[in-house]
Amino acid sequence: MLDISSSRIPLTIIGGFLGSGKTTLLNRIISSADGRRFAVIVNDFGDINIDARLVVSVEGETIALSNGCICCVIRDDLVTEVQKLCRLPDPPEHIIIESSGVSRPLSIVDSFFRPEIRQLVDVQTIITLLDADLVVDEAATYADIAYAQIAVADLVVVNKIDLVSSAQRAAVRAQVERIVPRARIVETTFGRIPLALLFDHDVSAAIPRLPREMDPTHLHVHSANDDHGHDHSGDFSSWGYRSTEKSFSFNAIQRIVEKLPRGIYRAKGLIRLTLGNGEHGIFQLAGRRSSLKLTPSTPGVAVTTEIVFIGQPGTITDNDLRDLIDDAWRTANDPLSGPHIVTDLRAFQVEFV
Ligand SMILES: Nc1nc2c(ncn2[C@@H]2O[C@H](COP(=O)(O)OP(=O)(O)OP(=O)(O)O)[C@@H](O)[C@H]2O)c(=O)[nH]1
Repeated sequence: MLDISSSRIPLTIIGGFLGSGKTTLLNRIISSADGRRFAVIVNDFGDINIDARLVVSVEGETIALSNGCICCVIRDDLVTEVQKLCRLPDPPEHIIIESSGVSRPLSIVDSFFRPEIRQLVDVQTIITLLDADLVVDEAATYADIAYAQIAVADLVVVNKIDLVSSAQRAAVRAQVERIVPRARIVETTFGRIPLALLFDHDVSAAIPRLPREMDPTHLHVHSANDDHGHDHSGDFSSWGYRSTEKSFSFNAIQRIVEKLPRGIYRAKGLIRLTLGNGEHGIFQLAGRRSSLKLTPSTPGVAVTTEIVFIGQPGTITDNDLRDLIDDAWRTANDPLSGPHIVTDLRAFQVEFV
């Protein structure tokens, strides 16, 4: 009998709520690849795929799937891309999927049980990132998805522990253990986890857990009760902002952050700056925090400002968001609007309160 398990390409899914640190972990994995050839699929919920530009270059393929979530609206695209990768003359040794922050990993796994794909890939690990500073609030509108992401994890990475007290750290751990008692839990910052936990089966096997086939959570994958037909249009909305002409000051960016409504959970993008030294900014907002990382631009190539916002549906209209940003740009770039003091150009941080 043909042993399909040995010929299938191992696949890892990195999931976790908006801004929990998925791209940070993915970059760490790729940077420590040690010659291993990865193919990376990154999915952004909005119509601008920012993640593809934030992922460090990989020896192999990087595929960006945007304008929908791979667990529902663009599931077929995911399967097609993975099939193509598997059929390359020199296929990757490992496929890593970074799902969007609003994805349900179970539905992604389910895609790989389809007959046309199940002989090609082996879903080995589902990693769920958790922002320790953004404890899952049962009353929050996103709690349902955040729980679903934790519940299916083989490995829960409690990230951003630098931001919390030891008491909160213990509380988060206890909460995760309640939701998914069988999973491995690693607490860390900036996705620094032993990569052996992901790729070394001896190490993984040494940590007691139920075999996948016996695990009710995973059996559920095969059942009819899944998220087919579900999409996130009722749970989350995304908005995009693009400008090819405007350059933004730090002051303008700070004003945008201060004026954003609370229903915006996540924002990220590239911002053209008024700095004049050729650097642009990678802007990140996750929950209460935001930051701008200065990055050298390619000489002679003008940076387009592109920002994606994700939040509760109805939080703002496209026009109001554009007005909010343009107003902040206009007033904060006006030299008469007051001094703008930047103390640390390398680590611009503003609190979202
Ligand atoms: N303080 C702190 N910040 C972190 C840590 N890990 C990641 N970040 C920051 O959190 C922000 C979001 O990180 P990403 O890796 O982009 O998060 P993500 O889960 O890929 O985001 P989405 O794809 O939008 O859901 C970035 O500004 C990171 O630099 C950490 O351990 N501590």
